Amino acid sequence: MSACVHDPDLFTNKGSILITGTRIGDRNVDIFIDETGTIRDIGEGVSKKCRSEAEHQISAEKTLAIPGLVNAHTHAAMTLLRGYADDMHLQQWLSEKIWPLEAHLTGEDVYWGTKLACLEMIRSGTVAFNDMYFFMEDAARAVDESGIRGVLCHGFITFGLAEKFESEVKATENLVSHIRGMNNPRITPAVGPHAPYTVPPEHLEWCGSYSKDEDIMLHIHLSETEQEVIDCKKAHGVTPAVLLDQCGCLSERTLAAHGCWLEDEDCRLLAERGCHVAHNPVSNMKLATGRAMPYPSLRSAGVNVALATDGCSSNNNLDLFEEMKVAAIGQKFFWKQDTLLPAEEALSMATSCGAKALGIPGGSIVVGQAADIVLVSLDHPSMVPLHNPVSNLVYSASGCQVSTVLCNGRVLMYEKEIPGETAILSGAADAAAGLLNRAAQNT
Ligand SMILES: C[C@H]1O[C@@H](n2cnc3c(N)ncnc32)[C@H](O)[C@@H]1O
Ligand SMILES: [Zn+2]
Repeated sequence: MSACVHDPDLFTNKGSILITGTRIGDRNVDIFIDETGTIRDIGEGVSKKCRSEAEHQISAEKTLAIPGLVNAHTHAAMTLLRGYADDMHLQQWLSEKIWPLEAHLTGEDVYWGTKLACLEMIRSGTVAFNDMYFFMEDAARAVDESGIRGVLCHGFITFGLAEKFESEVKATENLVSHIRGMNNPRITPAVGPHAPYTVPPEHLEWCGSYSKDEDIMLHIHLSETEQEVIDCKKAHGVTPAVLLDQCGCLSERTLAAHGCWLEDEDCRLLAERGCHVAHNPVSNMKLATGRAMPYPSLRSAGVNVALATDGCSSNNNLDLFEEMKVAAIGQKFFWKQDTLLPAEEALSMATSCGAKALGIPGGSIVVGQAADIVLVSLDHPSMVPLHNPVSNLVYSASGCQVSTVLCNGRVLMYEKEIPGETAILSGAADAAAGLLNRAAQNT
């Protein structure tokens, strides 16, 4: 039995793990995880049998155990663009700064950017994410190495061009077969039409039927800005949500990001189709979308709403603790309802609702569930006193209080140590510098 930072077995951990002395809510508990990464026992001083059986022990006094957080919409490798273009109008930001720079991206850039994103997510307690970007085989390699879960799609953008459609279909099909070939249960493929304003109806139709035929998620940006809705109504006579429905893109496999300008009818439609929505309050505020996602309407319609950061170029970090707080206070502020989105709901959005949306295990700490567990240090001013643990987590803590992270029963961070961190930081910084260099020389 070992629990030392210098014990390399703790990070590779083949074998069972006993976490002792942590707490879940108001209960002091030990948690026993078997060698398959499944939670086998939770209780006050778990049985003697677990104690003798456990191959590793993690003493977790003065920590709170919470389910690993789930980031339901991001562009992970955009960590490389952190701080590159801020304080701009959304369409101008995309078309004048982001897309021109992204044209110079390489697979190696995406690999390093995604490595950096996974590192940042692990540090702040996130164990799963839903990603849309480019060179996704390279992103998959980074996720595989990181130990967290990823649902990955190629950002499918055609602007109505036939030759672009052909290459985007090929990129999507290649990614799906590549990920299936990896045979890593932590990584699943999806189809990712970028938005109704970059993918026309006939190409959306292909995405909708591909998602159905392959039984994979469909990940899309939806009703992010008022202009998008105005333009869609002008061009097609319906809202973007109704357009997606007409194209066969709304189902229980669909995750729509943003939804700031969804109308009440749209919310009911999304509920009827069983769709999931990812709320990105920090990105929405920074890009001044002008309206908060209509959480009251989505909630009363019964839509599953998860939480997300969006990419690091519009956030500019991947800290879901920060996102929980902004979601909880932002909704109250915008809709002038002081009881809206209480702390408990914000935590569920970032855990169980995210796991449900992505169709992955996790989202709760219960026997029989995969061990996606985050230990948050209570030995910090922001966690004292502990009148209400969930209140402290949502309104007071930040990702910096996360000390230990497990995904699928594997230890990814132990008392703030993550193996290989230095190499990732320098690899990503070099990739970002190289990208800007190539863009400056236009190569
Ligand atoms: C997958 C594609 O989505 C772009 N992207 C990043 N953030 C947003 C946003 N808030 N809205 C629309 N597109 C976005 C990426 O820059 C990439 O081009
Ligand atoms: Zn996005």
